[in-house]
Amino acid sequence: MVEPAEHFLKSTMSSDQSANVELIKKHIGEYPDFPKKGILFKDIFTALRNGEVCKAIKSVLLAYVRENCPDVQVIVGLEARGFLFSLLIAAELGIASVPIRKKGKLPGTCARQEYVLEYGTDVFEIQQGSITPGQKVLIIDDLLATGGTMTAANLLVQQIGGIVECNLVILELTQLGGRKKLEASGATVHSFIHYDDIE
Ligand SMILES: O=P(O)(O)OC[C@H]1O[C@H](OP(=O)(O)OP(=O)(O)O)[C@H](O)[C@@H]1O
Ligand SMILES: Nc1ncnc2[nH]cnc12
Repeated sequence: MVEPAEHFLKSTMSSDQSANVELIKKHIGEYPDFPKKGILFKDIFTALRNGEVCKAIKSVLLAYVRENCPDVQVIVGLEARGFLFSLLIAAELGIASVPIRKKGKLPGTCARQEYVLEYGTDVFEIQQGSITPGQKVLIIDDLLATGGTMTAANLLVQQIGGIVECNLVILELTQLGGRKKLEASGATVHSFIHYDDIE
């Protein structure tokens, strides 16, 4: 079963934005046993094949950021799907866009953080100097599952002096506990669509 995140629907979402979320939800792809047996992979790229969905995603993200985190100065996008949305928001708001990438992909001196996700382990990096100490940051990705990825991103931003104001994802797999993990470390996270039936 798929439902828009209720807290967002009830408190801040207009009927236009509810319709946008419904449209996005209908177009998310599902791939069983990818990338490993037992994983039901939720694919945002499938949804992006539809131009109306692209517009809907842009609209809901911007409406949310404008209303809930109007003071952010840097949008940090997480490799790979977070990149699709970080520049979209940054360009519209006229603020900085900074990547966090898998190890070995970014030039210059980087801060580094290992993490565990639903189907493996990885290492994230951020470039030293990409955020000015004290800047307010929004971290964006396509999906929250175990929260390993987003937690590592929070640690990296903090390591180089950024202040994480907000974590934003389009999809959340609630059974995997990512929200609890993030909230336990004092972070807040917002999602637009949550799936409650994925073990
Ligand atoms: O909450 P978690 O359990 O940490 O998982 C969430 C992460 O998993 C996926 O990325 P993936 O690591 O597959 O990387 P990719 O986008 O580079 O393919 C997804 O895009 C999130 O970044
Ligand atoms: N089930 C899933 N679908 C898409 N991305 C993911 N990242 C971690 N788990 C995932």
